[in-house]
Amino acid sequence: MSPVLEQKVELKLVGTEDSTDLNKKSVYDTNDLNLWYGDTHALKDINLSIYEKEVTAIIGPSGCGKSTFIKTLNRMVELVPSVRTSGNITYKDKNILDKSFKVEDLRTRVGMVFQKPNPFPKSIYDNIAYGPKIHGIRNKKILDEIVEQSLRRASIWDEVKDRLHENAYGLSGGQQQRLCIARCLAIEPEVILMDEPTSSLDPKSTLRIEELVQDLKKEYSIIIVTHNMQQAARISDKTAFFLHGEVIEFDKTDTIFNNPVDSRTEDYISGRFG
Ligand SMILES: Nc1ncnc2c1ncn2[C@@H]1O[C@H](COP(=O)(O)OP(=O)(O)OP(=O)(O)O)[C@@H](O)[C@H]1O
Repeated sequence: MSPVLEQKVELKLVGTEDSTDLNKKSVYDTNDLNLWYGDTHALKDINLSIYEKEVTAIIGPSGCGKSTFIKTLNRMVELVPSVRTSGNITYKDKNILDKSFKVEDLRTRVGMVFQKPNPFPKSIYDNIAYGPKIHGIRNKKILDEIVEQSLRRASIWDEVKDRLHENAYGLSGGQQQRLCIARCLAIEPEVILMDEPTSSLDPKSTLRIEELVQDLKKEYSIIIVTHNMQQAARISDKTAFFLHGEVIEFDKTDTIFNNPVDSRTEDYISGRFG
C-alpha cells in the first residue's frame, strides 16, 4: 500500500470538514476549456467548478497542465504570445475569456502566490502597502491598518512588527512566502491561487503555510497546485487529478485519496507513476 493510502486514518483526523455543494456557490466554472501553446494542446475540455471558501488541490505529474490551468484562471497565461483558448471560464457569472472582460477587474479579486517567494526589493511595510496604494489609498493611518491586518492574517505580524521598515529580502524563505501571502491579502481578494507555494520551503515553514491555508479558507476560496500528495490530502476539500491536459477525476479529497473511481488516479496517488 502507498505511504499516502497508509496514512488515510491520520489524514482524515487532520483533514478538512465535510462540505456539501448544495450550500456552496461556485466561484469559477470552466466549460469545455481548451488551451494551446502553439501546437501543444495543454488543456483539454476542462469542466470544473471551484467552490467558494474551500481549498481545491490540483494534482498530477509534471507537464500535465496544472500551472497552465491556474494561470488561465487569472488570465496570466495570456502573457505567452502563442497561447490560444476555446471554451469559457465563468467567474461569478461573467466569462473572463470574453474579449470585453477587463482583466484588471480580475486582478483585484484574484491573488496569486508563486512557487518561489517573490517579495519586491522594498521594505516589509512597502511590500504590503504597494497594492492598496496602487488602488488609490494614500491615508497613512489606513495604510498602517491594512499592513498590520494583512501581516496578522498571514500569521507573520509578531515576527516582523519591530522591523517593518527593513528590506523584505532579510526574511527567511518561509517568512518571505507568508509576506507574499500577506501582500496578496492586502488587496482583499476573493480567490487565492497558489502554485506550489511550499515547494521551496523546509518542513516547518511548509507546515505553517498549510495551517495558514486552512485558516484562510474561512474567508477565501483557495486553489493550490501541489506535487505533494500528503499536502493535498491534509489541506484540501476537493482534489482534481490532471493527466496529459485532461481532468481524469475531480471529487472530494477524501474520495480521491481513499476511493478513487479511475484506476489512473489510484496509480498516481499510490506513486506508481509521476
Ligand atoms: N510558455 C510555454 N510555452 C510552450 N509550452 C508550454 C509553456 N508553458 C507550458 N507549456 C507546455 O504545456 C504543458 C503543461 O505545462 P504546465 O507547466 O502547465 O504543467 P505542470 O503540470 O504545471 O508541470 P510541472 O508540475 O512540471 O510544473 C507542458 O507540455 C509544457 O511543456
